[in-house]
Amino acid sequence: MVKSFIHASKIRHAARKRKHHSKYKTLRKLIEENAYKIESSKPLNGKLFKYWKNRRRLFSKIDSSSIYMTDELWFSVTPERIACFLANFVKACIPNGEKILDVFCGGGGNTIQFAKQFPYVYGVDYSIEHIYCTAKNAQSYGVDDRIWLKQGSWKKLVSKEKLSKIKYDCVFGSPPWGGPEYLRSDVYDLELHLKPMGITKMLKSFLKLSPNVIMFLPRNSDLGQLSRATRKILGPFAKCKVLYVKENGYMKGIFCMWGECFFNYEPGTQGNNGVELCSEDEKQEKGETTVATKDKSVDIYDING
Ligand SMILES: C[S@@+](CC[C@H](N)C(=O)[O-])C[C@H]1O[C@@H](n2cnc3c(N)ncnc32)[C@H](O)[C@@H]1O
Repeated sequence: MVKSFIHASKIRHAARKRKHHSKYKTLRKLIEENAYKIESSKPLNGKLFKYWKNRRRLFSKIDSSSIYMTDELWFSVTPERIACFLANFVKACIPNGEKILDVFCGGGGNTIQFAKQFPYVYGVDYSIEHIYCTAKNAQSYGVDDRIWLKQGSWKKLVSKEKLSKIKYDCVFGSPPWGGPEYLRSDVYDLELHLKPMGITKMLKSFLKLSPNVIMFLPRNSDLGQLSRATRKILGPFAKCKVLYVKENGYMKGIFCMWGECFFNYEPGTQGNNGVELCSEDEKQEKGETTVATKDKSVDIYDING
């Protein structure tokens, strides 16, 4: 498709072909060792145990197919039902869309679900181990023929305009929140703690590639910062839609959406796949951290409402 991406079904071939490049050497080694393959029935120790207990929520095929995860991925993969909900949502909003870019593809949680809905899905991650995991997991889900992957740092790729040859219908990113410590303070500072850059720069970089942008951010994100970033880049009347997403009664994070196509979604057309979305009022009732905002550029949306 595009030369600089590796087709997920051909990682073995890519690793063999580019023999002398160090990252491909690593990739070849990972493939040879069948590294990071999870034995679903074998409990993980220490702090990963609680993630292992919920492993079927991350990948429903974890018992029946080969799933690959690094330690970091245990706490950063988007749970399958949430990723599936989002992919359905995007499909409902952009029914004729074809190309999705998943900026921090990790273990493929989102990439795989997008590939079930869209024919061309591009994944970027600076970890070659994670690129490998995404490719292997996509093979297990039978969607590797729709996925193209690229290893590299987002900052570099976007500044060198390495990705701009493709016209993406939507750019999605679940950036690193800085580990499970993101809940230590009541309000998550999106300029200071989001990696690899603050929300304003991140949004700007995503919008370079598509007018339709989605980010998966911490549930305690500072909505004021979100609003200011939106206005700074898109003007005083621009909006950002914010969806609070819960799974099994637990608030998992927020989807922040920019782009006209996301504002007129009809709830229920795709089903919500067991994922509950709730409004700011409900969030308060349930005693969750609330970020007060009177700012109209942030729109709280309740799909069940
Ligand atoms: C929260 S995880 C994404 C999880 C993914 N959505 C999934 O469901 O598997 C964040 C990912 O960003 C990658 N990452 C961190 N910094 C990066 C950077 N500067 N450029 C590209 N990728 C980066 C990490 O390697 C990690 O895989």
